[in-house]
Amino acid sequence: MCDFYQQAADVIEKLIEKKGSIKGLTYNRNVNVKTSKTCYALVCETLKYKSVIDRIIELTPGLDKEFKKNKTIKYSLLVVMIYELLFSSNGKIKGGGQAKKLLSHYQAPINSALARMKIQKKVSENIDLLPDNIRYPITLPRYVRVNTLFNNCNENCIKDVIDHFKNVDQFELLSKPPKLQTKSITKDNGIIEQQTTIILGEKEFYQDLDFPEILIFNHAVDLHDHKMLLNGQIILQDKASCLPSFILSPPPGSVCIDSCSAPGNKTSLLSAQMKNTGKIFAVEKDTKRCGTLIKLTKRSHCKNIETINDSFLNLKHNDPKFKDVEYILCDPSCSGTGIVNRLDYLLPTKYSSDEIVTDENDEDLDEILNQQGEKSKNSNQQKQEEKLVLNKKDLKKEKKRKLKEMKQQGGNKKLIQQQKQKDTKIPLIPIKTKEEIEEEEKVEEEKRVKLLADFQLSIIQHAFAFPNVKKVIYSTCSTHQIENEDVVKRAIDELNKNGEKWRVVKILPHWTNSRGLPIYKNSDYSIRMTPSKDYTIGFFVAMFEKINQENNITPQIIENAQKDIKHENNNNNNNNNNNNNNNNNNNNNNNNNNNNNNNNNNNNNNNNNNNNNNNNNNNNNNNNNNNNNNNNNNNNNNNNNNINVKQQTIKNSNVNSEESNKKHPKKKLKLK
Ligand SMILES: C[S@@+](CC[C@H](N)C(=O)[O-])C[C@H]1O[C@@H](n2cnc3c(N)ncnc32)[C@H](O)[C@@H]1O
Repeated sequence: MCDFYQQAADVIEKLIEKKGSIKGLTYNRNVNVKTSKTCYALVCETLKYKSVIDRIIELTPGLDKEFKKNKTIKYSLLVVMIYELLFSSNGKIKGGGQAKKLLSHYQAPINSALARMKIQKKVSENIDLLPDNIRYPITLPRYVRVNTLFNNCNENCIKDVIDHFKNVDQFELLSKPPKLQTKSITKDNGIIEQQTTIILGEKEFYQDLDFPEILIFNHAVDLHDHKMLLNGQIILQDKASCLPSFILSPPPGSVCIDSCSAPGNKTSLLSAQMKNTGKIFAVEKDTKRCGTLIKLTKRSHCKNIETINDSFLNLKHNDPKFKDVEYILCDPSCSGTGIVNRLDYLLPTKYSSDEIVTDENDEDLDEILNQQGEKSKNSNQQKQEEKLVLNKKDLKKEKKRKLKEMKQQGGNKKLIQQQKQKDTKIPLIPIKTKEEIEEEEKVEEEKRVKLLADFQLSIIQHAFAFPNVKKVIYSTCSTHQIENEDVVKRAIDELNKNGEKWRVVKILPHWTNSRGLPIYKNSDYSIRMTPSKDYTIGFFVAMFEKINQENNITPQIIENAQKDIKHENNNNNNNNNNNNNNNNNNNNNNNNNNNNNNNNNNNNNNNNNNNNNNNNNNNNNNNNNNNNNNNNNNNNNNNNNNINVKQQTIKNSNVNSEESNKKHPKKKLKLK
C-alpha cells in the first residue's frame, strides 16, 4: 500500500480527535515539503467527500464490521482508500496490502451503494453528491491586522508593516480597492444565489477603507510562519472579527471584561484600542484555550491584561475588583455557521477549531450543549430516541420471525441459508430516504442552536449586572437569527421587564449594506456580515448601552452623528468609489425588498396591530433607503444639506437615540 494513504489517514484521525489543524498536522511531520503537499491535498479531497463516504459505508452491509474486526486497519484508512477508489482521478488503490485486499471483496456493493445514492439524489456526477457549501466554496481574502501595540505603540506601526510587505516581500500596494466579480450559482434547492468575490492578484494587497490597521491580501497568501506574525507585529484576523473591539472602543485607561476571550484576538485589539493602559479582565473557561490566550496576548505585546481561567458566569458582580468595569465584550461560543473559509469545516462536527490561525469558535461546545440540554431535554425528545431503539429491535425480531416461519413451513436448507444471507444484507439501521435524513438533521441542528442561544443570552445577562457597566457588545460568528437578532430581542425584553434602562445602539450607521435582519423594530441597529456580500466570515454584532437617566442623549449618539458627518465629507471626495458600489447597492435593494416581504408575512402571522404599524414604518424607511441608494451618484449639494441637518441633530439634545437615528437622512454606501 502507498505510504500517502497511511499518512493521510493518520492526519484525518487526529483531526477527528481535534488534535490539531490540517496544516499543522500535515506540515509538522518530519517529511519533505513535496510529500507534505501531496498528503495535504489527499486529506482535503478525502474530507470533502467524507459525508458521502460515511453514507456509502453505512449502505454497504458488513463492511464496517469487517474493518472493525480487523484491528490493524483504522477507520480513517478505510475512508481514504474509498476516496481513492471512487472519487480520485486514479480510480484505483495504488500498491497492495491488507486493507486493499479487504476492500476489493466489497468493491461491487460499494459501487452499488454509490449508484443508489446518485439515483436517490437524481444526479449523474459524483461531485453533485457534495453539499452546497463544498461544491461552491466561498473564497475570502486573507485579512491581516497590524498590531499597533508593537514597538511600544510606535505611531509608524502601520507604515512599517506596509513597507515590509512592499519592499521585503515584493507585494504591490493598490491605491484603491480592487474589482469585484459576481457569479450566479444554483443551489441544491434550486435557488439561484449571487456570490461576489474580490479579484486580487497573488502579489497584490490593499488597505481597508474603514479600518487602516487592516490589510487585505489574496486568499492564497500563506503567512502562517511569517516573521511579522511570529514577532507579534501582525495578527491574522478576519475584518468581521475585529468589529466588536473596534465598535466597543474602550478609551485608554478604562476597565473592561472580555467574557469569553480565548484565543484572544479580540482581547489584543481591545488592548490596542486602550493603548496598553487601563485593565482588561480576559475570562476563559477552558484551561487549554486559556493557555493559548496567554501565549497569544503575550506575543501581541499586551501589558494590561489579567487572565481569569473560570466561567464568566462564576464572576461575582459585587467583587471589588470589578467595580470600575464599564465595558464588556461578549463573544460566546456559537454554532460557527458563518465560518466558511476554513478547511476543517469539512470535518464531521462543524464545531471544530484551529486555534492558532483563527479566533472564532471553540471546542467546548459539546459541554455547553450537554449542560443546556440537561436543563431543557423534554419528554418528546426522549420518546423519539426510544422510537429509534425500538426500530432497531423490531428489525432484528422481524428477521428471526421470518426464519422461524420458514423452518416451521418445512423450507429446505438451501432456501433458509439464502434467506439468512439476504437478511445479513439488511443494515441494522433502517435505510431512510434523503428527505427523512435531511429533516432529522434539521431538527437536530435547531435543537442545538436553541441551546446555544440560551447559553449566549445567559452570558450577556450576566454582563448587564455589573454595577458600573456602560456598554456591552455581543457578537457571534453564526448566521442563525436565533443566535443573533433573537438573542438581542430576548435580552432587551428581559431588561425592560425588570425596569432597567438599556438600549440597543445603532452601530456603524453608515454601513447601510450590512444591517441586522429587519425582524422587529430596530433589529437593523445591529450589523450582520455575509460572506457572499461582505467578503468576510458570516458575523453578527450588536451593542447595548445603559441610558443615562438625567440626559437621554448618550455619548454614542453624538459619536455616531460625528462619524456620519466625517463619512459624508469623505464621500464628497470619493465619487469613484461610490459609483463602483452601485451594483452592491442594487443587490441591497433587492435584499431589503425581500426582507420587507418577510416582514409583512410576519405581521400577518402575528395579527398584532402595533407590530404592523412598526413594521410598516420599517418598510417605509427601507423604501426610502432604496430610493436614496438608487440616487447614489453623489449629489454634493444634497450632502451638504445632510451635514447641516446632522449638525442640527447634535445640537438638539432632547431626543433619544432611536428618534435621533430615525431623523438622520439616509447615508451613502461605502465599500467594505
Ligand atoms: C467564540 S470563542 C471566543 C473567541 C475570542 N473572543 C477571540 O476573538 O479570540 C468562545 C470562547 O468562549 C469560551 N467559553 C465558553 N463558555 C464560557 C464561559 N461560561 N465563560 C468563559 N468562557 C467561556 C470558549 O472556551 C471559547 O474559547
